[in-house]
Amino acid sequence: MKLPNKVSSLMKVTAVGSMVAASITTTALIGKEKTAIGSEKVEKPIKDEFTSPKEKPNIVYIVLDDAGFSDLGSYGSEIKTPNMDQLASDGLRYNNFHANPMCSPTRASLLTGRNHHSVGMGSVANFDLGPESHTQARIKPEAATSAEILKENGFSTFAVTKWHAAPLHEITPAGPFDNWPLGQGFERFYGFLESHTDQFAPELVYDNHMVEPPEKEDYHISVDFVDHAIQFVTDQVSVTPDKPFHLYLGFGATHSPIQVPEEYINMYKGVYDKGWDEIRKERFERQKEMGIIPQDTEFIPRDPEIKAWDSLSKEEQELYARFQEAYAGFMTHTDDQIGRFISRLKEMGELDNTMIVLVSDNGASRESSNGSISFLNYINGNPTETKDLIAVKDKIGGPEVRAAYPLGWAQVSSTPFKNYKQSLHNGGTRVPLIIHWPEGINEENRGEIRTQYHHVIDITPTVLDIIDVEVPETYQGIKQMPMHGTSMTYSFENSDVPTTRIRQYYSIYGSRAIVDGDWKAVTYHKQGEPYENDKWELYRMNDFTESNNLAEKYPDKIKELEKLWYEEAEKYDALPYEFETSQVRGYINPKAVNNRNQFAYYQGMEHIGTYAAPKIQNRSYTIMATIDRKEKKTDGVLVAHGDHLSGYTLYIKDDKLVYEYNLLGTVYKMVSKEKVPVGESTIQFEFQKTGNLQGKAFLMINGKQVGEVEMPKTFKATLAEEGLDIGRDMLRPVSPDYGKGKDFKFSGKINKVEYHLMND
Ligand SMILES: O=[N+]([O-])c1ccc(OS(=O)(=O)O)cc1
Repeated sequence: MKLPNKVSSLMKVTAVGSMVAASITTTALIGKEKTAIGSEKVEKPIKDEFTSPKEKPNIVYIVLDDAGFSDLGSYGSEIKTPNMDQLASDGLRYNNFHANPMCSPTRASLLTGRNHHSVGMGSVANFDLGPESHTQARIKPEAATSAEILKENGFSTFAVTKWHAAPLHEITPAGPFDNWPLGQGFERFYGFLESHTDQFAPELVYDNHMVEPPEKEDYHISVDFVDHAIQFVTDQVSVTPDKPFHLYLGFGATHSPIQVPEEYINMYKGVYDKGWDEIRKERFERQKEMGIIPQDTEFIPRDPEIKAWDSLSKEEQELYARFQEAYAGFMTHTDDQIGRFISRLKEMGELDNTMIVLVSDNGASRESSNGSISFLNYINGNPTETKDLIAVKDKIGGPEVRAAYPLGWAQVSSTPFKNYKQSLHNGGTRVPLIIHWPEGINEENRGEIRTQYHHVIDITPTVLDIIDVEVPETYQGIKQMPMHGTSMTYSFENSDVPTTRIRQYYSIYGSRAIVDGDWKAVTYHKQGEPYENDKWELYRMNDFTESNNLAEKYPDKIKELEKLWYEEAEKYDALPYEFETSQVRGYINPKAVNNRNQFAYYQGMEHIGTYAAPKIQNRSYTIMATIDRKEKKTDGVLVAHGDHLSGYTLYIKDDKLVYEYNLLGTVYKMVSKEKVPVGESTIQFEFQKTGNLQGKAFLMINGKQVGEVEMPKTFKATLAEEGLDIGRDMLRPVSPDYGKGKDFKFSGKINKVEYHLMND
């Protein structure tokens, strides 16, 4: 690639292994040192350690989660994001950049430069449909990641991020670890592995082991992430200053749970009282003024699923305004953290020589429809009623609930586009992209907007182009698939050069789309509906808001594009395209650690992710613990899965055995009629299924029944966000009644906790 300034002259290094030679030729020789190797003296050049520049720029990916196109100030928002806006004004902003419509597929494409089905990430990492499927919840070894390729080329590699690119049933303290960040080319990792986590009490992983969040009154994961990113970069720059680094910094923000320190929510008090209709119009006008959308863009009507703001009661308006105050505060808080990271790079003199790619992983989320206080409402198809939301209004944004904003605000985030995450209209895929690289982007181009159509598979090929590295033909002995993306570097200098990306297929949850030159065909598949009902729409690429459906006018074009979609889908392993989440949600890969009916866990085992725990849903089962209570005051948790919003726990308190099952607020509880004896005993919880998702539960001590409870409704899908603990209940307690001590750790001996699951 042709670069505007001094960096280009330093970047003539190609392919693995040539770094050493390159560093000798480009390094000032200020002296010679005699080094003894065996009996011979060898001359070794000495670098000027303070002045020799790196041969290659640092590469930083900053990924926002579920942020819509209009959510940053530099894309038209009223939300304050001064640090990201500064990156935009000192760099480039793209207005026709597309992600995949969901998280894991975007992350897989970002890291590999390949299409997501090809690398095995057909859907989110929640779904592992086995090695024959395009939906394996992992990145295949035939697609080395940017971290793997850059590491081979002399970069240090770190990830401080949400990962969501390993099967969730692999989130256990015993791995398997191949699909965790350290198995995918990152030398250091700090983050979480699922789709989201509590921002105040996250399930954290450091390298390859679970860790507990630091005990700090004002702990927040985004702050912790940037503290670690700063730590990793500081260590690297201090110790190996001539080595470039590749950092993947991906926030949990602004995915739900929307949780942020109160002062950030307060910053937006009153700002959203005017409602989603007005705010969407304001963002649209601002976008036109700043030129991020064309002057002739059509303003699309309100989504018919969303109520007019003026038709809402005062109480509803106050409720929904609070959601957006919290969302905006969450974004500003994230921006502050990004600012801290940028300042640190600047202080260390690393900012100019760092290429920062800032992107959102998909469009705005519609997953909570009416607003919710737990993602499990969505997963279990159980929307939260407005009255229940109003009851907790002042807690929205705080630690006690796990808020997700309602559709009205998602449409604001999507401004000016139609639809949301999981859809293939622009609202699902067209996301902010900022590229900041002072040494690589000419001063006269800075702050400009780029309109060329590009896709997330193009980022890693752009990086390889910049550092002049070829895609390896084999990686660790495995033949590599070619990159599917193409370099975007040509667009750095030119706003009016036509795009080099002509074609791109999309496919998620049965929805399909294809871009081909000037055309886009798209069909939205509503989950559960027959596929014959899916209607293809046809748009010109310059129809910014996809307002003018030309399907009827050009029936042949639609047929041609549908055929092309099949060809591309075949080429990139995206067939079959049919995908019903309700059918695959219960599937467990036969190789998964929890694809068993018998489990025996021992005291001291670390925390297990919720998707790797025994699947007790809709079946009979027993949990049996053999324990030893030394004395009457021996108490604590025997087993707990979940948190304060949902899950179950079995514990001993005040000499009694207690069981609680919390179904998103509906609690079934048993306290044993008899005391648990001092000394050894066998504790048993038994659930007898009596019908679909219902049953009767019993408590037993040494074979004697000591409690029973009817459980007329139980979880269908995921039963808890937080995972499973033996002998304690870490992070958020399932029961508010433990009453004492961190984790309510069992003070006696647990020989083992066994699960026996039935196939009824
Ligand atoms: O349906 N799911 O299981 C699901 C949906 C969305 C989702 O969100 S994402 O941001 O991680 O894509 C995670 C899981």
